[in-house]
Amino acid sequence: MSNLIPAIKVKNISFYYGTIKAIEKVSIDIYQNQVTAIIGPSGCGKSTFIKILNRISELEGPVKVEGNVEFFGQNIYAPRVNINRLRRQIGMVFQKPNPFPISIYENVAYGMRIAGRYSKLELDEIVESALQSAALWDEVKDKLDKSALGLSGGQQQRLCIARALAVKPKVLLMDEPCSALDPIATMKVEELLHSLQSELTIAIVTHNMQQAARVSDFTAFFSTDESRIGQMVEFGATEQIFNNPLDPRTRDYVSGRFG
Ligand SMILES: Nc1ncnc2c1ncn2[C@@H]1O[C@H](COP(=O)(O)OP(=O)(O)OP(=O)(O)O)[C@@H](O)[C@H]1O
Repeated sequence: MSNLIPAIKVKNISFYYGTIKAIEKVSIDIYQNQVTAIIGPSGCGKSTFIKILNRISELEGPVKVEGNVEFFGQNIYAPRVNINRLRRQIGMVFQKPNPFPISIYENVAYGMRIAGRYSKLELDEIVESALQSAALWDEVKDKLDKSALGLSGGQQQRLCIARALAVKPKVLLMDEPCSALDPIATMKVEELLHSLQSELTIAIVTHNMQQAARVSDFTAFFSTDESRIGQMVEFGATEQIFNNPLDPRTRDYVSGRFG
């Protein structure tokens, strides 16, 4: 792992919803240009964990974070961090496709319109490039002015990926991005992850262990302790986590023996 560069370094992170601790002392490096899967049983804090990485978790209400998250060496929880800029650099795609009720074009252009002044020509280029990267261009190029809500679920999810890509993030966080999709749409998103890897760092939460094994280079297995607090049990190369896990809890989970 020596030539891998951490895009995000998570150091001893604990997280509380109000006074209730959801995650305890998680440390992990998310390597640049790699896909990292976060797996584990329901309620172990997977979604909470990735939302901590771009501070979206703060939208959940009164929360508390202990520890430190560095994004290319910068503490994202330091005072005076520009959160909007951070969330452009570390984008997110959610479980349920959530396109805005506006045109396909405007969905993708949305973040750039907010970020600055761009000419029509520049926006056209950005929109096309993001839709190409999200493997959606050919399906929508003749109806860019139509409502995004008219697309299928799988197309909507790729549109949300295009929207996230349009602002040129360095990291893309994906929270069960295929759980609302059929197998063919899922396959398209999985293929997309491979093609995006050269330009991006990806962290993906998934319940689907075959998917984690297929798409990721590294896997983090989370579980809960006896007080139901999420913790990271094991992190390693995906091949090792699935074929030669070191912790018996990981072994039970990846072999399907977990209750
Ligand atoms: N907004 C919230 N307010 C209070 N508690 C929350 C909130 N979101 C999550 N939790 C709690 O934090 C813990 C971790 O939840 P989280 O959704 O991160 O787990 P998960 O592993 O992603 O679960 P799943 O696989 O079911 O999506 C759970 O006990 C959950 O009830």
